[in-house]
This record gives sequence, structure tokens and C-alpha cells, in this order.
Amino acid sequence: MLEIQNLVLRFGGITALEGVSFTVADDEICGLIGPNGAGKTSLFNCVTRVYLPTEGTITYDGQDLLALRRHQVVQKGIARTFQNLALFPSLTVLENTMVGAHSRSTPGLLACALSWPTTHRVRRELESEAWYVLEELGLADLAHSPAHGHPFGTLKRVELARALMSRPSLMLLDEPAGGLTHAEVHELSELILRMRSTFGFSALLVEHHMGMVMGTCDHVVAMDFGRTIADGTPREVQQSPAVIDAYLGRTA
Ligand SMILES: Nc1ncnc2c1ncn2[C@@H]1O[C@H](COP(=O)(O)OP(=O)(O)OP(=O)(O)O)[C@@H](O)[C@H]1O
Repeated sequence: MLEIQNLVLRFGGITALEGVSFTVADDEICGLIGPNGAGKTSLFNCVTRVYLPTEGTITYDGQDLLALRRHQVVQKGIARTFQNLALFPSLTVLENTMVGAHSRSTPGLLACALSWPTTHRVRRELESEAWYVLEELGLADLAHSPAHGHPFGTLKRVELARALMSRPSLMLLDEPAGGLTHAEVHELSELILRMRSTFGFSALLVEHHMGMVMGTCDHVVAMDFGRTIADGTPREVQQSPAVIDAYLGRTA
């Protein structure tokens, strides 16, 4: 479904990605791991079109993603969450969730300005869909409270709710376990797996937390110095000598 081939990304003299290739199949959760500076975020930013790679191709569902503009990526069913959260603190949890649907059903400016009946209907439909998503994520009780002030773990779930509102077929999850307690990481892993069976999506999960990777991913790609060093099941990648070497440091 997502196919990355020979991706190269250079920033002046720095090569962030050096011929990376792998695929993420339908319905699969693929983990992307590697030490700091390995190139994980750079790859994520190529898929979301923040960066344009120097060489290589990215196709999604047969479509050349590099031919799209950044805002068109989400319209193709790709949603993302952010490492440090990107919510609107003063909006309510419900409103933040509804923002996620903007890519598919924002009424036109004129319709909003004239307050056409369709605008109200669209809003009502989005609101009821957002309630459904919040209930599925156990957030309905918080729907009318502002996002600010909630614990970090709760806000991570609100981000997930917002991403689900775009009805993604591919989720890009950027270090979802970062800043969470051990118990919260376990809960989040289970939630992601439950959401996949409820809503149906594949995911690319950048993560340092090996417990989360092992417990959530069907397939793992490991990177180091901008290259793919292992690609297989979580257990195969965890036992790969190249991965152990990359994490523990090279012997002289
Ligand atoms: N905008 C940029 N300009 C110059 N160099 C960059 C830029 N973004 C990333 N790099 C470099 O590219 C390499 C890969 O960085 P990247 O952030 O993709 O790694 P990472 O695996 O996500 O690391 P981390 O786990 O620490 O987030 C690093 O050497 C980094 O310094």
C-alpha cells in the first residue's frame, strides 16, 4: 500500500536518507526504529511532503505521493499525530476532534458566511461522528472541556481522535509513547490495536519505546545513518546483529 523506494534526502553536505526502501502493507502496523539521527523523522517528513526527497519514489495506493502538495496528502487518506502534540489548547476536546475532518468536509467560505442550512447540517453530522470517535476512545466525558489542563496521556488520545476524524487509511504515528508512563504506553498500544480493528487502517509508527514496538507492530524496519539495516518481524529485527550493534555501539 505504501511503497518507499530508494529514498535519498540531502541537506547540503548532510545525507539524512541514503537509499531507503520498504513497504507497509494494507492493515499492517509497521514500526520504524533506529538510534537518534538515524533518519526516521526525515522519512516521515518525506511521506507527509514536508520535505521533497532528492531521489527516490513514494507511492501510496498506486498514487505518486511526491506529485502531491502537502495539503493533498491528507485528502488521500494519510493522517498523522505529532510527537509534541499539535492541539488547540483553548478549543474543547470535541472541537479539536472535529478539526480532523476539515480535509474532507469543510463547507465553503461563502456557505459559512451566509450560514446556509447545509453548513449547519454538515456541522451536525461532523459533531455526531466526533462523539462516536470520542466514545470509542473513552473521551466522551471530557468532550466539552478545553484541551489545556488535561494530562499528556489524555491529550495523546485526543490527537488520535482528531487523526481518526479524517477517516485515514494510513496513520503516521510520531513517537506516540514519548512522555508516557509505562502503564499509559501499554494502554496506548492496546488502544491503537483496538482502533485498527474498529476503523481499519494501516500505520507507520516511529518509536523508541521497544515495548510498544514489540507489542503493537506486525512488521519493523530499523534504520541507522540514513539506511535500512533490518526489515522483518519484530522478533527478527530485535535479534538482528546490525540492530544490536546500532543500539549498543560498535566495538573497536
Ligand atoms: N532540516 C535539516 N537540516 C539539516 N540536517 C537535518 C535536518 N533534518 C535532519 N537533519 C539531519 O539528518 C539526519 C537524520 O535526522 P532525523 O531527525 O531524521 O533522525 P531521527 O532518526 O528522527 O532522530 P531522532 O530519533 O533523534 O528524532 C541527522 O544527521 C540530522 O542532523
